Amino acid sequence: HNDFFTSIGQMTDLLFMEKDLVSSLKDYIRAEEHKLEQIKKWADRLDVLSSAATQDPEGFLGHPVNAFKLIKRLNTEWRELERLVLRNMSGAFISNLTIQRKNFPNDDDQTGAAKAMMRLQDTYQLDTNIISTGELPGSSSVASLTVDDCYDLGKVAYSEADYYHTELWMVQTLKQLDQGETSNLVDAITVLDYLIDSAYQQGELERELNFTKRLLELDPTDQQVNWEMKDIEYELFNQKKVEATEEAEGRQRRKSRGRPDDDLFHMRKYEQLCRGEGIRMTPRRQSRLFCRYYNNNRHPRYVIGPVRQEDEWDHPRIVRYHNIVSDKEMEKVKELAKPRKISVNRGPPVLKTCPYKTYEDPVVDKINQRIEDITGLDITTADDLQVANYGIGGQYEPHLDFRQKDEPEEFEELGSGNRIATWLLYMSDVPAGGATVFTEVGAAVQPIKGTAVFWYNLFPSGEGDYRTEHAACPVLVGSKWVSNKWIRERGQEFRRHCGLQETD
Ligand SMILES: O=C(O)CCC(=O)C(=O)O
Ligand SMILES: [Fe+2]
Repeated sequence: HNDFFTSIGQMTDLLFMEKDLVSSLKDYIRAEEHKLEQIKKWADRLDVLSSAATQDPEGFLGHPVNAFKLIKRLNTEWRELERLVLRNMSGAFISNLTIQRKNFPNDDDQTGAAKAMMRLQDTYQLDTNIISTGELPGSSSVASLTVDDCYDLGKVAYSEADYYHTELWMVQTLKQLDQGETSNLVDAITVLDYLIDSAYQQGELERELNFTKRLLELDPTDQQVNWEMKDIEYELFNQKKVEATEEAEGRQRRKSRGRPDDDLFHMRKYEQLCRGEGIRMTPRRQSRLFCRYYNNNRHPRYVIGPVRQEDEWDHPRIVRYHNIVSDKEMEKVKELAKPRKISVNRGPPVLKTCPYKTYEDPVVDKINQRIEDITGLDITTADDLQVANYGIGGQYEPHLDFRQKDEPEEFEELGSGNRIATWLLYMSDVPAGGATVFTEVGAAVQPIKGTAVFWYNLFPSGEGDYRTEHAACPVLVGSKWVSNKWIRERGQEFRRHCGLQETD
């Protein structure tokens, strides 16, 4: 099973499958309606007949035709009717459903999708209400969550022992219930039970007390809740006493609030960058970044039509090339990649296609040639072109593209040398989220369709450059397509100096 939620390509298939199922369902409805129509006609006919007949039964049956018809009706016609009533019209629809069910997302997928939403909520610091009303930045369409949807999200968080998000989503559920939304799944009492427990689990006595008070308002006669409230009040009283003593003694109390793992400084920095709160370059440094026309030292293919090369960052040097690949070529690459999608271990879910070697498509050769012409590097030793499609919440956590010396096994396996450089082509625009961020230096590169970024992962000495640590931010709105080329050391012995120079 794949991770549906993080690949829009795969989700598109689901959408079309659902459309087919709806049309099959409508066929079934039509068949049932037709059947009922026939049954109704039969009943109406008999209704008229028998009400006339029972007014004067003897007179009616005195007519031999009537007598014959009654016998015939009872002996054969009712049997036919029985057959009609018993006829099952659902066969075609049910068998379609059974076939398609194999492609349906399962509980794990649903949990994964819920978790992806909560990850987005954290990374982009989105209010539950904003998510629920669906007014996301960068999105032109609005899709809202019902009270039941919010409750589902809360329950997923609860089952993951994530009480922080349980509380957020149960509060949202309660809010929508208070606003008069109806639910046939959940009531305020159940939601408050969840809230009380998640506050308790987080050690938030005051909030636990407030939720308990609300529960008591709903049913003031509930003795159990009454007792619990007294308990919490007592605990809270004790806690305050302890705090007061500690304060008097000048001790610092470490209050742990907020979601777990929040203290991971590294992840915080990554998420900040994703939100566009990156460390800004000084204007002086910024002014040294340029955009120029580039022909790779008068490379014959680029003298006539030089490409626009833009500096994205100085140290390490990251450049972006504009209009590298045409829309038509990119569509072709996506098409090639689509049926071969496999899940790879990129940390949190992201789909990556099989390497290209097997495809042998002229468009791939052309792209490879272009990478070679522009970078001046030998790409025959490079890894195959790889394609990834990140859907909602899809991300690639901070990593280095080169292999480190302290990973001896992987380091030994480097047949064509280490990954000297990375070429990353953006094959879609992303309305919100999805930036490539360089976590060590604070650079954030926005995906722009048809542009490619390039950087060296290794110093000319062959040493790894740790400033190149980077990540792909979770996609908030849209579908992000990229293809990358990891270029190897082998073959570059006499080339690097003609290509892009890492000057520092
Ligand atoms: O998708 C991105 O923005 C980053 C991809 C990446 O890090 C890679 O392919 O090495
Ligand atoms: Fe990478």
